[in-house]
Order: sequence, then C-alpha cells, then structure tokens
Amino acid sequence: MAAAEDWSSYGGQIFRSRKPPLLGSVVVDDLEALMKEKFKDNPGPYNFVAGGASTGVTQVTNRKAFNRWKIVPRMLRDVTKRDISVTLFDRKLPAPVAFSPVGAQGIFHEDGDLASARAAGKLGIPFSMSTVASRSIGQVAEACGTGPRWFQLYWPESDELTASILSRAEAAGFDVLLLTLDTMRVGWRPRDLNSAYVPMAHGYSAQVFTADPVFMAKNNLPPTEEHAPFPYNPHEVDAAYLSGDPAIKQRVDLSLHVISQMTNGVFRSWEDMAFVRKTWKGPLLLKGIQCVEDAILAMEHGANGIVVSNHGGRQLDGAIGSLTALARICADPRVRKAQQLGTFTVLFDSGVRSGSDIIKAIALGAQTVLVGRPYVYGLALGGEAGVDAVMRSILADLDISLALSGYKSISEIWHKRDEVLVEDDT
Ligand SMILES: Cc1cc2nc3c(=O)[nH]c(=O)nc-3n(C[C@H](O)[C@H](O)[C@H](O)COP(=O)(O)O)c2cc1C
Ligand SMILES: O=C(O)C(=O)c1ccccc1
Repeated sequence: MAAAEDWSSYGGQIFRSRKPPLLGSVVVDDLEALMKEKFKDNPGPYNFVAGGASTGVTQVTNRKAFNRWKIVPRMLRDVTKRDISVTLFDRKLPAPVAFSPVGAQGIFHEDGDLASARAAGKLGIPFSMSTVASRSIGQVAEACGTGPRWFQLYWPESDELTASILSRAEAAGFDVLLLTLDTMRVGWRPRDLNSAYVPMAHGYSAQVFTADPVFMAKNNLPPTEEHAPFPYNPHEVDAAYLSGDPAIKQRVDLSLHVISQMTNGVFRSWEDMAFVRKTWKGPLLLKGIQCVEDAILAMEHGANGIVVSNHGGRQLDGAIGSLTALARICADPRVRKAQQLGTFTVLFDSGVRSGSDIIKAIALGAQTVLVGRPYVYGLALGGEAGVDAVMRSILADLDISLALSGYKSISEIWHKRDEVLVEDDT
C-alpha cells in the first residue's frame, strides 16, 4: 500500500493552479445542474440518475435526516496528523468510503463502468460492480486494477444462473457480495415514465448476462464480451428495433430476458437466503436494510453485515430517511456488540454528499459509507477524471472536517457518538 495520502491538499492544488476545478465546480448540486445542461437534448440518462421514486419525498428526507444531527467541534486539540483509513474485512482502506453499485453506466459516458472502476482502483477505494453493469465482470475486474472489488447481486430467479454469476465474480477477484433486497421490482419513477426511458429497455445493462454461459445457453447463443455503443440515441435504438434491425433486436430482447430474471416482481423470502449464503463463501452484506428487526434477521441468517440504504430514495417513496434508520439500527445493543466483536459490519448509503455527512454517519454507527449519484455526475461530465475529481473533493472535505471537529481518526468518531453529535434540527 502506498504512503497515506494527504487528502486535504486537494484544495491547495486547485488554488495553486489558478484554474477552476476540473468539472467547473466541486459542489455536487452544481454537478447535477451541469449534467442536466449537458444532456438537455437527450434527457433520459439525466432523469434516470437524478430522479427518485414517486413524489420524491424520501430523496429529500435522506438529505434532511443529516440536518437532524450537528457536529460539536472541539478546540486546541493536536489534530495536525490525522488518519482517515479504516479496516474492513481484514483489508485497510484509505477512507471510510466506497462506490455504491450503479447499473447501466454506459448511458452516461463512452467508458461506462470502466471509467468509475479505474478511478476507484487508483484511489484504492472499493468499487461495487452492479449486476446490471454495462460491461462484463472480466472487463470491470481488470479496470479495478489493484483496488478492492465488491460485487452487487440482483437476485436472478434461476439458481443455476445465480451460481454461475457468483462463481464468475469470485474467480474475477470480487471478494465482498452486496445482495440488494429493496429492488425485487423497480420503484414507481415518474421521471423515467415521463421520458418513457429506462436503460434496460435499450440494452445498456445486460453485459453481465450476455457474457454468462448459463444465461446465453438458455438463449441458444454463445457468451460475448460486446457492449452497447455510446453515444447513443434512444429514439434511434427504438426505430432500429421496430424496423427489425437484427443486432439491435437481439440486444434489446436479451435485455428484456435479463429483466425477466430479476427486478421482475418475484419477491424472495428469508428462507431463500440459505442458497446465496451457501453459494457465496466470502463476506455477504444485505443491501437495503432499514430497521433493527431486519438487521437481526440478517445476522440470524448468516449475513456478515448490512448496507443501511433506501436505494437513494429510488424505491419506496415515503420511506424513513436512511440516516435515521442507521441511528436506530446501531443504537441496538445486539448490533453494536456484534460490530465491536467484528462479526457484523454496518455500511450506509443514501444521501451522502459531504465530509460532514460522512462524520455524522460514522458517529451514528456506520463503519464505511457508500456514495452513489455524486460520482455518476462526475462520470457523465468527465469520465474517469471526472469521477476522480468528485471523490477527491469528498475525501478532502472529510479530512478537513475531521480536523476542524477536533478528531484525529475515524475510529475516534465511531467510538464517541455522544461527544461528537448533538440532536438539533434547526
Ligand atoms: C443511476 C443509479 C443506478 C443504480 N443502480 C443500482 C444497482 O444496479 N444496484 C444497486 O444495488 N443499487 C443501485 N443504485 C442505488 C445505489 O447503489 C445507492 O443505494 C444510492 O444511489 C445511494 O444514494 P445516493 O445516490 O444518494 O448516494 C443505483 C442508483 C442510481 C442513482
Ligand atoms: O435504477 C436503479 O436504481 C437500479 O437499481 C437499476 C435497475 C436496473 C438497471 C439499472 C439500474
């Protein structure tokens, strides 16, 4: 592992360069607006990433939940030397930060998932590859380089297919599995409905499957590493499909078969978990947990941890804010004890945008947070370099915020919840 980076120096580099930051702003909301502008003639991909479920209230609640807690900074403490690294599953990570799994990245940039995986790998931050990625398992694994590789599973109906995907992910060096539970069917998303656009229907999220021998054998085809092109125009894809263009027709039809395998409205049960637990030997985390009872059930069914998440407010509208759920789950003495013993790991996502957000999540009991939309805006605006810029900004903000709070390390924050935070929703 390289010498610890001084993440806080990122701002100084910008000032010395006398040039605005790479993407024009280091503010996530600005990047969202810049992406909207860039995609104004083809708004589907922007609507897809920026939108939430139904009225959008849970997406807003996720952000508001952070405001319910405030950090109480301490002065005159020796925090010149700090360490924002953490250890997860016996591996040292540079920061308590990972990439959330995001499907269909090929709709945002020509390099798709490869750009994000390369940026993650060079930073040494875990990249979570989605089941509905736009590139194959082998391609993403290579792009991660020496960085940690996590794999996210949307649970296929066929056990044979599940076993095939998991064994290929393991063979490609993915060593942590996130099993997403909150998307047995995709939520009601008005923005996607209004633009009549989802990437699945255009063949941008089937590459894990089209490279899979079991899936392709069921369709009487050989596995392929090919992927859909960029730039693309969904109207051209539709027109080609309707006119019977055989290549496009095959891509879209296979993509529809993928949907019929998962996110298809067939809901699984806790009993079904035994198969995934038996099939995946490494750490297994359940993504989408929002209450204490389900965290305990996760433990009882042999999961090694959870990702407290509401999918960035994209699934159940009106759901509890994810940070509020985190606080309730980690206040439970059984969860806390298992975390301390190292037998259960609690990660968090949905709404993380800044360094202070990360400090709050850690103080409330998360061991690492995942970041979703912010890096996608970086990808859409600047490919690999754009993703790198977004993540470096968040890490710099985290390191500086840790110092200004008067703490030296992430574990100090984790152990001192009552000292670090006060409840105050002004
Ligand atoms: C465009 C997009 C695609 C996503 N695709 C997946 C996916 O394939 N699998 C998954 O488990 N979660 C997926 N998510 C949810 C993220 O993993 C994560 O839970 C969420 O984005 C976190 O909230 P944030 O965007 O506010 O950081 C997706 C989110 C977005 C924005
Ligand atoms: O949009 C999502 O949140 C998501 O999980 C997904 C589902 C299918 C394809 C791409 C992304």
